[in-house]
Amino acid sequence: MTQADTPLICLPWFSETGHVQSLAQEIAAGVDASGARTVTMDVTDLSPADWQALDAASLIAFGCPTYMGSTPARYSLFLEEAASAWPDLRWQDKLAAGFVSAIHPSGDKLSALSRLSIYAAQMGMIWVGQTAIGAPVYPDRQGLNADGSWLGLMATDSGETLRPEDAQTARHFGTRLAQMAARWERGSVNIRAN
Ligand SMILES: Cc1cc2nc3c(=O)[nH]c(=O)nc-3n(C[C@H](O)[C@H](O)[C@H](O)COP(=O)(O)O)c2cc1C
Repeated sequence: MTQADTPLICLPWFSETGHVQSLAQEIAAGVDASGARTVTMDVTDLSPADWQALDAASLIAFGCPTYMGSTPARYSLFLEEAASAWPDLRWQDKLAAGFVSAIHPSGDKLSALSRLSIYAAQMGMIWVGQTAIGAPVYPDRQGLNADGSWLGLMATDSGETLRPEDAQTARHFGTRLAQMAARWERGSVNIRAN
């Protein structure tokens, strides 16, 4: 696979105190280990190259903290800026995924992920969920997907650093995203070839 054929995964994030930024870095590590390319980007400081990467991406994983049970205003601003791609469906048939954190175990993170998945649907994107099954279903997988979230990746903010189990789950999620992007790109090639 050449560099041009290698799926590109973009991770546009917003983070005030670093948890979501760390999550993005762990997801990117999982993606990179699986052979895809990543661009992580702070939505408060997007360059023209970042916007070009978003337009070129096979998969966009949206990441932000949960604020008052939804996406932060600053992230919503990014989503609305990116909605300039909506009228001509420029992001149609890209894959999409979401990762969020909150300070409470629930914290209404599901609401933030729902908002991101509905946004992706409006953009014509195909949502990729979480597949990691951890304990108590598999007792030897303590900490993996500890929140039991399948719409997307959830992490719980327990202080200054990312919890090790959240970092582990984020890397696993990155692997899943890389595999899905590679599979999606192969499918596209087959469709074009036929
Ligand atoms: C304005 C504001 C609203 C928040 N609302 C929620 C919330 O609804 N539920 C929750 O559990 N945590 C809430 N939090 C906590 C953040 O979601 C949490 O600390 C998150 O991990 C911060 O991510 P970051 O370190 O990437 O900035 C809120 C924080 C702020 C500043």
